[in-house]
Amino acid sequence: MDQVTETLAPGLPQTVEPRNPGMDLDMDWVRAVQANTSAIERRAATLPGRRSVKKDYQAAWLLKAITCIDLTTLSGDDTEGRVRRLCAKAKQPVRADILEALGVEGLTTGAVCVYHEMVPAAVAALEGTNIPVAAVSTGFPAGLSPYRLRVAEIGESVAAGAKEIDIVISRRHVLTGDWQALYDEMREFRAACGEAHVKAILATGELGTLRNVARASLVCMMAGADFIKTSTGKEGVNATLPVSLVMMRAIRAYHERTGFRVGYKPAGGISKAKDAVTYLALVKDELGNRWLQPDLFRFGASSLLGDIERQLEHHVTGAYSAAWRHAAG
Ligand SMILES: O=C[C@H](O)COP(=O)(O)O
Repeated sequence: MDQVTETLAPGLPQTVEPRNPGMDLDMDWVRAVQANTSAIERRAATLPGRRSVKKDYQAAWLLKAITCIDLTTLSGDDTEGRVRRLCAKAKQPVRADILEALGVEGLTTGAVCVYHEMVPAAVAALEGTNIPVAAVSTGFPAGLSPYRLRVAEIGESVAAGAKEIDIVISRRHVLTGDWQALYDEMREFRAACGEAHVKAILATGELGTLRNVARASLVCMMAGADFIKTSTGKEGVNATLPVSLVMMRAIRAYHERTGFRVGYKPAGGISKAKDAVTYLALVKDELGNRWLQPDLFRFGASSLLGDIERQLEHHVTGAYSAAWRHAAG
């Protein structure tokens, strides 16, 4: 197996990261955080067209992307039937003939992500697989329901079988600079998760500045977040490349300081295969190959899988469009 194929090989890593224990809130570190907005935006602007992916490796990147998808449905009209269909897709994300042509077996998405009420249906549909159920929680998406109910909601979803909990932070703590309140909230949310992994949704589109994004990222990691996630998918602006650069660099700084690897989850509006490849390439550049595994990287996405499946079909039939060749560099 050559290095690229090995890096991109689908499947779970041999070792799964231990949970992030967090650390005491270091206010000096939080206050010192900088984010040079124009430099970050300049760098982000170069990313989509810059990465050249050899044709032979395109399918490997796309298969890797699938293993990192939190396949999501978060709609008011969700039903158990829709969730069962979603879980069937998570178990077999790509048509059997395409997988056979690629010589791939056992491919699944990273997780299925649903509202609390849909957790039992998802757990039942995924029984016997290694695909975890993630539940959005704490009054998702705004996070403005009574505090004790937000904490209780986490416990309910864990009891129903969710192995991952995507909490939403209180944006006002960031906007008012109340880092202690954000830390305490995140700490309590994490404790309520028990053994379940916790992803902190920052709702970056509502945090005002990239500096706030950097500071909120650090505070949530200090309080024990196992993942930091950009968005609920319901904000006006969801995952972006500048925000991703800032969050990945915060993850890198936290790792350098503590030795713990925190995962990254861009979410909201990521629906094109070429965008998925851009994000994966950015993770590789900023954090390294270890983060290209589903225990440290996820896409929160409801419609990305469909486009990836179409591109894989083109790959196996040799029907590359001029647009795809152009987009892939
Ligand atoms: O966390 C996941 C997002 O809500 C999904 O957003 P999307 O529907 O724009 O892919």
